[in-house]
Amino acid sequence: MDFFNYKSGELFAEDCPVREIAAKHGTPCYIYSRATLERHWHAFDRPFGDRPHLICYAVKANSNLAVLNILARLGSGFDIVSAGELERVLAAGGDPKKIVFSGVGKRSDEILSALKTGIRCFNIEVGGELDRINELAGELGVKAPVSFRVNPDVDAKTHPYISTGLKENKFGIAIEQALLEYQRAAAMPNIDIIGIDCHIGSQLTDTTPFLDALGRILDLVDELKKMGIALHHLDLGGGLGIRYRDEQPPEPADYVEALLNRLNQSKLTDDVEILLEPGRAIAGNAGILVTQVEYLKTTADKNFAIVDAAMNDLIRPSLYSAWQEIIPVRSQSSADENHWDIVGPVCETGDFLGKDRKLRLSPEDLLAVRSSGAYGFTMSSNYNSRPRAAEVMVDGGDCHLIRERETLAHLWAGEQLLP
Ligand SMILES: Cc1ncc(COP(=O)(O)O)c(C=O)c1O
Ligand SMILES: N[C@@H](CCCC[NH3+])C(=O)O
Repeated sequence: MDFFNYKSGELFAEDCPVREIAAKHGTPCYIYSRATLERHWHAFDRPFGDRPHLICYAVKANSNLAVLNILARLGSGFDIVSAGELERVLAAGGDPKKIVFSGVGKRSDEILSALKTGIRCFNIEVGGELDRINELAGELGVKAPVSFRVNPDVDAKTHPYISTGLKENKFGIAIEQALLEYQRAAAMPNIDIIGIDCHIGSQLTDTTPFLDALGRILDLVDELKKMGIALHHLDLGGGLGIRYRDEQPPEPADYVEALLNRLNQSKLTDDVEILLEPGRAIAGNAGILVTQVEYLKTTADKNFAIVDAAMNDLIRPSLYSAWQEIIPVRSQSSADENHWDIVGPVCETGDFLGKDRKLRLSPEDLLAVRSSGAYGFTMSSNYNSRPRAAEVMVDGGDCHLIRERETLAHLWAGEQLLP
């Protein structure tokens, strides 16, 4: 169910005309839907029923404070990967006791902030991080709650840049080394082992790799139990894919049910809490990017629609050759239908939002790039000294500006001329 719809040939985001939002806030502009974010979060939360669990939304997918606040109000937990994300979650009213901290390269200052905040858990990804956390916790006179992110060496069958659970990937502790690290942790004075974690990649469209990884993690949990290490939670990461084009990923409810079935066949007791870290599946299809056609350029070989959004606004097509649907904001047009490469103004040949799209286009038409709510704004940059886009949240018939378009002055804030 999409949050946007055509009414009398005009695209609406919930009950707000997209053309009016674009006129008010300018383009390019991200539009998100509160109801869709909430529905997607509940789709993960509800199937757990009474079983102890926590949905820790992966902040990197979309870290706008209003988005985080909407989820915090639902009682969401958060998966963070930096001190910046920690500050965002706290500023948005997130509960520190529901924050898990992932990431391969946590700096000492980031660990210290998280320890002082009293987060729920560090997901340790490298042996040296364990030593560092133990030392810093000792300096503060606290015990650090930890789990190890285990790399189960499972092929997630996704784009190689977003596969994280293979032994050649930089993420997590190799599964063969995990027992040793747990033993080391158990002997440390300032460490409190509370869980185990894995995350094998992003945009997975099949449950099999998740279940394979879970099987390996459960074997490890058994081994740990034999060693006298009991865990309070099992964090199965994020990674459930969404439909961009014709993918058919499982619904969150089916995915959670598959996990619960597998867990029920294991020796794991019901009191072990299950954590998930979905990002894309919550935010991806809760957002669109709206852009205006500036110029049309037709040559003997190609037709280019040059729009005002670029790879600095949405990098997924350039970075992963990702396909995202591009639809007109006004569905009726007298222009001829043609095949267009939708390209931005940035000085890179790889700057495109879509290739060979069949559309009826005229200059100043508005287009919407679908499925842009996750890894859209958060991966945007100021490349080519382009200010980052505005972000807007629709809530029924209300439309709220949740981040202003950056001003030109923002571009050199903090820079200094030589004396
Ligand atoms: C540790 C961790 N957790 C969760 C996520 C969220 O992944 P996704 O947006 O695919 O659900 C990621 C990103 O892949 C991640 O690296
Ligand atoms: N940024 C990626 C996903 C990376 C997930 C983070 N580990 C994407 O847009 O698909």
